[in-house]
Amino acid sequence: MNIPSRIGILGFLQRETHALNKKLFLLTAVSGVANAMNLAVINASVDTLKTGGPSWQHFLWFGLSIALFVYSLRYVLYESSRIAENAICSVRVRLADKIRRSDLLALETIGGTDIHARISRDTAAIAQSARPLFSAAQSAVMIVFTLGYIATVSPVAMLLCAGLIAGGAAVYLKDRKGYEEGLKKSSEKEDELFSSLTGLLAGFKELRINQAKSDDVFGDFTETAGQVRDVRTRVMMLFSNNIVLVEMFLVLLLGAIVFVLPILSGSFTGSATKIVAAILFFFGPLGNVVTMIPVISQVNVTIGNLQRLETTLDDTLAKSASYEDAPIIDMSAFKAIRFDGIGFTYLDPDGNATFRVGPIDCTVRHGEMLFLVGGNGSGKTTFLKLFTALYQPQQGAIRVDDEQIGPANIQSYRNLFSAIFSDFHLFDRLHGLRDAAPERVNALLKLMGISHKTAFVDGYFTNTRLSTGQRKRLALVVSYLEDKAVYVFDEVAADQDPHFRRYFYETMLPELKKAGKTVVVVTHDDRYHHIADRVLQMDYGTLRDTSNPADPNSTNT
Ligand SMILES: Nc1ncnc2c1ncn2[C@@H]1O[C@H](COP(=O)(O)OP(=O)(O)OP(=O)(O)O)[C@@H](O)[C@H]1O
Repeated sequence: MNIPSRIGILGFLQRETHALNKKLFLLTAVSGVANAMNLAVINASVDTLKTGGPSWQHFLWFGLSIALFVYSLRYVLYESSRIAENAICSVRVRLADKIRRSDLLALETIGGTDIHARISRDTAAIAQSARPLFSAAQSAVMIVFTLGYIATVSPVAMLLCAGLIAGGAAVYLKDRKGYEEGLKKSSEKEDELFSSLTGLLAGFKELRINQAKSDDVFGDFTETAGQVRDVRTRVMMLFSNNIVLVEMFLVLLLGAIVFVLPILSGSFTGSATKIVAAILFFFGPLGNVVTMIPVISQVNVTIGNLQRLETTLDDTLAKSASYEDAPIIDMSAFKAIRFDGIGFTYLDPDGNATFRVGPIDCTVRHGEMLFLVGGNGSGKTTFLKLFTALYQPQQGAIRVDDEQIGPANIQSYRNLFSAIFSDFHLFDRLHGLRDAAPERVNALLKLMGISHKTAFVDGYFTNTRLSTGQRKRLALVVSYLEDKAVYVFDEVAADQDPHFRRYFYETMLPELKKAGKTVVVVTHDDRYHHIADRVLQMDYGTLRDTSNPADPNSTNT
């Protein structure tokens, strides 16, 4: 696996948008300088109060520095927000694209929680930090120039200020590793919390009717929430200590200016007010810089998380990357799909085998209707995922006629199928079927007996809040409309009433066969086995053809 190189927020924004330009950095500096100028002009004007008050030049400089400050700060804040929003839009779209092109097994391994957390929570955190980051950069410039101004009044005072600020920075840098480790841990714990919340919502029904279960799950949630609180509190206490230190430095600084400098520098006394005003003036901006420090640390962790997810996706895409633009070939006129010694093993996170399918040798001929039977957990769905090339076999080969399926033609192969898996998702639109005639869709809804529950209007199904059986019927409508060469149904009839079940087996499936479609159906309905051309049995990952009495134990079907 490639190890992602570490980049900070500026590197991230530049990589995603290529929009960090000289003007942005220049105006960040200008707004800092203009703010410092405001102070210098005000102090100079105060100086004139003893001798008749400020001149029109003072007023002109004051107007100029304010105008510069407003223009540059507005530009910097607008532009940094725009760049950050572009950056997260770009990263979200790119990740979603990589996810849709990724391997099913890789996605199952990463897990939905991780993906959701990265694409929603982490990207939002990056976007929120960009504007304050530039604001803090502007404040930093302002502090530097204010120090410059102090130097013109009293070099000794400037050295004192710079020394104390450098001391504050050193305290932060010393603890930086600790912050980032703490924030990384907190991010991991937040992922656990997110996952726990997902369980709470997904398992709501089970929890609502079982108090003990509900208390247990809630107990876990509370414990994880407490762990997040503890980890974050520890890190934030470190930050708070540093903020207190910096604030204390500033007060010490003011004390030093008033009590110590008059002793060190005899000519200083008259300038005390100016220096004290300058220090008070950068109290706020210094606060900006200090509070930005934890945000930067947090964003570094977040960017690291995003990079890790992207690297994992890139690793799974690397094998097929060079075939991305391979043309889609129409394979629908195939004669047979052959499994030659296909083997696939699920591994646990430590790399130990947990379940093995195969080796499987079998042939599915064009226009055949196959039923796939077997006990729970025997490997039927895994077989279908291999058959539809959602999983890539670790051994053996799939052949369409004589052509072996590999990265160059796998998408063409997948295009052969319309599949309804038991955990199918219903979209409320007919994606990929924009030209479907509404009359045909509505006629199919009627045929499936769900036209009283939903209709197809303006490209949308008016209602997808249906019963489990009705949802499957709607999935069948969509599948029909896809008009593919091979249909794969994983226990579609399981939740249907006897009437529809009979219709499914005795009318729909034979009609599909008559239309020249190849159909593979996972079923537990023994009484309809006669509909199938062949019945394949899955047993602990091995496949045999029960319609072949001559060789009942053969895996060669
Ligand atoms: N994503 C996965 N990661 C690891 N193991 C898995 C995964 N999916 C399934 N398994 C395991 O593979 C085995 C076969 O599962 P599969 O879903 O293929 O069985 P099935 O015959 O379809 O079962 P059922 O009739 O209950 O739907 C099971 O032991 C299951 O635990």
